Amino acid sequence: MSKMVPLPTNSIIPERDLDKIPVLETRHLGIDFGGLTAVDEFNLTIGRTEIAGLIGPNGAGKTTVFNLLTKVYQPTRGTILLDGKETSGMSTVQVNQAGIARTFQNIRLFSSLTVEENVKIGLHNQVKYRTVSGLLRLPSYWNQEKIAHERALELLSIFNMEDLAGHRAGSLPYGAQRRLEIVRALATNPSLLLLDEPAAGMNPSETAELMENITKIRDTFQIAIMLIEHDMNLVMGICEGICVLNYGRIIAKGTADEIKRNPVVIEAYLGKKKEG
Ligand SMILES: Nc1ncnc2c1ncn2[C@@H]1O[C@H](COP(=O)(O)OP(=O)(O)OP(=O)(O)O)[C@@H](O)[C@H]1O
Repeated sequence: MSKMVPLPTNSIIPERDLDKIPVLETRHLGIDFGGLTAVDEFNLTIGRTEIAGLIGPNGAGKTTVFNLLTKVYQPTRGTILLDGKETSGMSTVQVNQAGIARTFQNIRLFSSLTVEENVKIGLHNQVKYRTVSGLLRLPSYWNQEKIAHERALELLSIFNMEDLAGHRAGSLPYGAQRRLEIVRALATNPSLLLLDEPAAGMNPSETAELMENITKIRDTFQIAIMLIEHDMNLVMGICEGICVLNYGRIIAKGTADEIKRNPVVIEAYLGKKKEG
């Protein structure tokens, strides 16, 4: 067993967010699968415009945390507060409407639909068609449709993808599909965007561009972003607060500099040094 370094009690929320209600707060969050405790005592606070990182070795419980936050899994214990309000009892759809959007480790697009249609699926919880006006194709329907079209193009322009609006999503190169997933998640107008390994499969120049774009998204939309990522250059380069999980428990929280120097983190990643 390694010697535990006491967790810092100070907050890692950026100073500019300290006077606002945190976008997310989890208290004693945990989940068991049968006899396996996948996540335990997960306590984390994320500021309204923070870019936060969740890192840890394979199987540490990172995706399970995202599944808990988005209600794919119901927690065994603990609470989740979104904008100061508990999300217990909410479904995945309700939690999305309340402000949490996510992307997945494996791309989940509607590959036979166009790029624009994929974004419009995200917009659907924003632009509400009345069933009757939609069925009868009344003027109000076309008005909503025009708004959705313009908004979809505006969102695609974040990644300079407007020209691809009519292309089939499945025909896009891999990196573009990952970007489209982010756009679709953004279309649901989240206050917290969860990105599960956004740089997976990207080449170094795509990753560098992604880093710029994640920061741009935060600046433009003034939202919080939490990302799971194995690419340490990306994590250390753009995350303000970093939380490290190991065997389902937080072993460290801090800034990039603090995390890089933390012996417990180094050991979790690099393995225990030989005694003597
Ligand atoms: N639905 C489930 N049923 C049983 N066990 C599960 C379930 N979901 C996750 N687990 C277990 O919980 C643990 C954490 O898995 P998780 O996928 O969250 O890890 P991770 O940190 O995201 O890993 P990676 O970096 O490899 O994606 C693993 O032991 C996994 O097998």
